[in-house]
Amino acid sequence: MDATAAGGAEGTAQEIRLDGVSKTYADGTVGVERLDLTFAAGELSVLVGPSGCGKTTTMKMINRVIEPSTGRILLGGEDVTRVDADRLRRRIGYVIQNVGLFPHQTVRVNVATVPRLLGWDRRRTRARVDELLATVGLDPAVHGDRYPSQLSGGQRQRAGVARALAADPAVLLMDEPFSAVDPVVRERLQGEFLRLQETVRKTIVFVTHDIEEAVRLGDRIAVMSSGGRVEQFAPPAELLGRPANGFVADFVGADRGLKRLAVTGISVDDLERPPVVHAADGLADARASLQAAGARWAVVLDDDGRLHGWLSGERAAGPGTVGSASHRMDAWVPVEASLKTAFSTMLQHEAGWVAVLDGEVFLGVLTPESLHRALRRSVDGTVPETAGAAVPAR
Ligand SMILES: Nc1ncnc2c1ncn2[C@@H]1O[C@H](COP(=O)(O)OP(=O)(O)OP(=O)(O)O)[C@@H](O)[C@H]1O
Repeated sequence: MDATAAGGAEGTAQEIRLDGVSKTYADGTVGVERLDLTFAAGELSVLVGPSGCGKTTTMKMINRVIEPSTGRILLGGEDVTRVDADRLRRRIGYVIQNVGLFPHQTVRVNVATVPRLLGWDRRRTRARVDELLATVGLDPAVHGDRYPSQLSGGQRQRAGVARALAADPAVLLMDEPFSAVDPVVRERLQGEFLRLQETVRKTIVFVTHDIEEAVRLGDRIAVMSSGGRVEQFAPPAELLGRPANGFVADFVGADRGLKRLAVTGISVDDLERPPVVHAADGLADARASLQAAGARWAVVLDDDGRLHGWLSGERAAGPGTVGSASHRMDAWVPVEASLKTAFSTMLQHEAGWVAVLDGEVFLGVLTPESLHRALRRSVDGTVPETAGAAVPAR
């Protein structure tokens, strides 16, 4: 999905507030009981939890596909519990598993569903539909006139997202939207979707069974237990670093430390600063720097501060310049990367450290020790999360 082409994001995101909301089904089953939950405007909130805990009930009460038994739901401060349900649904995009595209309508007609209901004229609708298809990575000329059965699973899912966004809704509800496609396609769709959300910034409530998906996509995650009880509602790094109780700890998994690597950003305070020498320096000067620092290697920069490579103590012996004796340095990451990216870069290059760059400027290095320190500090809340949900490195 091409986020840069998204455009048309006039529908200001709105906060969703559930205020003492309960649902008791006709047979007496309590789906959700006295739920108080606020989904912040422009954030992607994920509902996770074991089967039957009330995730879908919670989500479907927001667009009143399921009517709450008690309580209020406020959309941008307006109580929508008693407004006309059909009109409410036109303000809310909805993406479900297996998409729910109308099989006997073309992709274009499907995507145009809500604009048509809202009475948009033909030209405006057509322009919006083509723009959105391009945004989600479908070529209007190729895919626009196809029927859903003539698309791949991933393409159908993209068409579903385009349809949900068509009338520029303030809110988007997504019920396991990527679970029907294979893991490789799912991961790609998730990445594309994150980039799209960077641009459109909708208030999204997203239901999934999959904690990995929740951690990857969510600005905040609500872990629910039976009866729609919210055990913890927190950003991924906090949920993984400080599970509120045993239920949450079990649900996020014993490998939560590893998962945390993916949602913890690099903090400049955690970087180590080995001696720095310049490519044009003489090796005698470099030897002196290494000796003064008691170090076995140094980072080599160009005159303009860009990373050139590194110099080992052994190669520093003899005459000549640093540039002629230095090693190439491929193990580097941008400062926006996650600790997971830093760690996997280190492993990929079989390096003992990775350089961290801000644009092209060298900031310092991460070693296994400093990485561990950074992860420990993130539990204390002193290390920032990666900036925004859509950092590609996640
Ligand atoms: N129409 C219904 N009538 C009676 N009980 C229902 C109905 N729909 C859902 N329930 C019950 O309400 C509870 C919550 O269901 P819900 O579908 O919200 O769970 P969920 O967390 O979305 O589950 P899953 O992950 O399996 O989709 C469950 O116990 C379910 O059996």
